[in-house]
Amino acid sequence: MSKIITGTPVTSGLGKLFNSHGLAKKTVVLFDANTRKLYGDSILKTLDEEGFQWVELTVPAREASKSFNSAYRLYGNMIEADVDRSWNLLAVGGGVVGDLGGYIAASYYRGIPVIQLPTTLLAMTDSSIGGKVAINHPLGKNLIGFFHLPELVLIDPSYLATLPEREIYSGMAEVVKYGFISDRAFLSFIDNHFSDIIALKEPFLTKAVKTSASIKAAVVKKDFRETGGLRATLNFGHTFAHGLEKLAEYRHLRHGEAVTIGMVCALFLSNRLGYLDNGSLEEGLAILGKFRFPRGVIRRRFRDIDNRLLLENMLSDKKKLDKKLRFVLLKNLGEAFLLEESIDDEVVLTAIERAQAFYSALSVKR
Ligand SMILES: NC(=O)c1ccc[n+]([C@@H]2O[C@H](COP(=O)([O-])OP(=O)(O)OC[C@H]3O[C@@H](n4cnc5c(N)ncnc54)[C@H](O)[C@@H]3O)[C@@H](O)[C@H]2O)c1
Ligand SMILES: O=C(O)C(=O)C[C@@H](O)[C@H](O)[C@H](O)COP(=O)(O)O
Ligand SMILES: [Zn+2]
Repeated sequence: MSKIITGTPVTSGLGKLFNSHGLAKKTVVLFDANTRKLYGDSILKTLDEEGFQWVELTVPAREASKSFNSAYRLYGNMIEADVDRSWNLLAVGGGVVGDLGGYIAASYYRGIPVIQLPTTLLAMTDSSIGGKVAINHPLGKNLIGFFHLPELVLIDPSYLATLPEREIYSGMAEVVKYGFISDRAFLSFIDNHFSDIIALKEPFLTKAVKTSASIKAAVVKKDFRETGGLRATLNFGHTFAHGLEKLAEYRHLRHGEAVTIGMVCALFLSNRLGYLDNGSLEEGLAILGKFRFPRGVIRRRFRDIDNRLLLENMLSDKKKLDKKLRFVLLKNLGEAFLLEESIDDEVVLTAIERAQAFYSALSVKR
């Protein structure tokens, strides 16, 4: 498994960290336009001071950068800069930079080490850990990729100070996910301190980040390649979410927003199939009802969508077998499982409808 280091600051002393993990001080630093602007100069200065040889690369700050075109351009830049197998790649950013950087590192020269330096809440708690790296295909999310574990994950929550509130909520979706799938007590902690975590208050923020990262690492350690059904539980809400992201052309909905909506659908589905009792459903919905979205997003990107169209767009999910979707469900708050049998389309459509009605009722209340 990768070594995960959490603290403030983790970026000074990079040279020592690289040395102690057997990594050469020759690194391709990948940013997106925002992380380059906010943190590029200070990170590159540190690399200079610590005697690194580096090449810097930047991609636009958007989901569309997780594409074959971006990767192709970056391969060219690396070949031109004579990056060889003695180099590694340091990904500085959110899940987009982490997934793209990991994808490039896994494929360039048949593989060079990757170091993740996550700068969003989502990346610190989820995407930087566990080695799923991918680009999107117009026909589906994350369809082309590898399992390529990072050598190091450097989590420094102080980077979150500049993160817009929309992105904090987006990351919070994956944090809540860990409570739903594996830790009832953590779910109560999140529920009790929801606004503290959103406001990045300590010690709540660090507890949320550390607990999330350790749940993810523990799951990945037991089922790295998602073969045993356990890692699939990290996909709770994601079958719906990836369909919604595709329908939103990977532009109008943040990943975590889609996951929030997807978890609402998955709670209704778990309840409809008799796995989750009504009290737990209500409790789960109350937590998910706390998430804020920019005005109009829920209506345009979920409530107004024909549920059959959403179901069609969910069919590129990688958990499907023999063209049949498989869903991650809850049998309790804090306990998820992958249902091996397929579910009748009408049942899934009803769960989506109930989720749409839930959001309509919520908008009336607000
Ligand atoms: N590999 C995995 O296991 C995994 C897990 C979850 C999500 N993902 C993927 O992660 C991606 C979403 O990641 P994300 O939510 O981090 O989005 P993102 O990478 O697009 O970052 C969100 C926005 O925040 C900006 N940003 C980043 N750090 C900042 C900072 N410190 N201050 C200010 N702005 C900052 C970015 O430039 C961007 O505009 C999706 O593609 C999703 O599929 C992968
Ligand atoms: O690490 C995992 O496994 C996850 O499922 C984490 C998810 O939060 C993440 O969005 C992941 O990229 C989805 O994986 P995919 O295999 O459905 O593309
Ligand atoms: Zn996710």
